[in-house]
Amino acid sequence: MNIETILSNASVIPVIEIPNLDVVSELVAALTGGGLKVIELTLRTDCALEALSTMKAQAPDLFIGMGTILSEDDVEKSIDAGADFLVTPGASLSLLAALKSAGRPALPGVATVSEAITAIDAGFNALKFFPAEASGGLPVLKAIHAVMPNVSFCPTGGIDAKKATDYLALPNVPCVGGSWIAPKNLIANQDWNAIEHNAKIASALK
Ligand SMILES: O=C(O)C(=O)C[C@H](O)[C@H](O)COP(=O)(O)O
Repeated sequence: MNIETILSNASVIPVIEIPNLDVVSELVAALTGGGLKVIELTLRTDCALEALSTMKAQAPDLFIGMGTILSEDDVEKSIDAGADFLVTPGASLSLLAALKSAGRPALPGVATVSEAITAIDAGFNALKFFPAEASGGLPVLKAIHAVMPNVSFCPTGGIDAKKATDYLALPNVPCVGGSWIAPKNLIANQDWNAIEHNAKIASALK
């Protein structure tokens, strides 16, 4: 499985912060019930790695990426936990090398053309564009397409369902990421119906 195949299975990748393991089972049921095939967890809570393993056991066919990867140590821990792919918000040369040698599909984060060239040099053709809206959003991705038409981007950061449609209309955007499908407040309120509803809308986007 390569990153292009994973991205082609998802127009929207929900980026999810797991507060505790108690929510995992119903959260996965809501996301998969809404038709989503790919999700990303953030490595920002203590239980994130265990949550990933628990989710994979519950839903082996769900592609689960680990996001917020900042270091080689994060890469190793995420692979040990069973991450199907790895996502970083940005990248140093050493982090790019660690992603490459991990042998797991990866989506390094970039916010500028020079960062994109650095990631391409390291062997990556699918990149996360982060933070998408704050970095200039649609016009930036349109301009980048002109100079690197073979590179795909998953814009993430400040995107909602409405903006997602505009991004997905770009030729270099196979999918977008965002927290709006399963935001912290809906998870805290255990509002699984609302999350499943958001997931249905997200999985219907093209
Ligand atoms: O931790 C990461 O790796 C991230 O991707 C940071 C944010 O969680 C996402 O960018 C979602 O951002 P919002 O959709 O604007 O809430």
